[in-house]
Amino acid sequence: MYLLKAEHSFDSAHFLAGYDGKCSNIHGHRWTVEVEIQSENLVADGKLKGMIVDFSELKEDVKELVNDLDHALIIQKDTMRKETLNCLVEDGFKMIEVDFRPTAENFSFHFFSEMEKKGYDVKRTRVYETPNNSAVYEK
Ligand SMILES: Nc1nc2c(c(=O)[nH]1)N=C([C@H](O)[C@H](O)COP(=O)(O)OP(=O)(O)OP(=O)(O)O)CN2
Ligand SMILES: [Zn+2]
Repeated sequence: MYLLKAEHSFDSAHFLAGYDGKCSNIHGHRWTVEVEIQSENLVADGKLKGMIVDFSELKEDVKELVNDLDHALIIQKDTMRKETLNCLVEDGFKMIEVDFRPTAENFSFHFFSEMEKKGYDVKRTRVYETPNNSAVYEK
């Protein structure tokens, strides 16, 4: 089995609603996202000969997903008062509502399924919340 890996990072803020501790407050991370795809075979002919896919294509697809979440406040739906959310939006802040608690584990599943939607055979995704802490989703 051949494996190919691409990584990209994004800087954003979040909080964990219902968390007992400092992470219930708004704080930021530089999240690093690693995506590994797999294939039994390589392209046989042409300009992609000997590759699963061009690194640049894989990198661009990871970057596109990651950039959607960059420099934003990422919140789980319904964990902030509508009035507060509206004020932040009206004041021009980039707010992203997700339907999951924004943990490293849930982000790893999010990127896994989004890359599958793009047609990749994904082996695993890993999301670093800090250089020492990461979560993996794999099948
Ligand atoms: N299993 C998980 N546990 C925690 C997650 C998570 O995504 N999955 N997330 C958090 C918070 O987001 C928090 O920001 C991380 O906190 P912490 O480990 O304390 O990170 P710090 O770098 O701030 O640690 P210090 O040792 O205080 O520097 C919490 N848990
Ligand atoms: Zn955090």
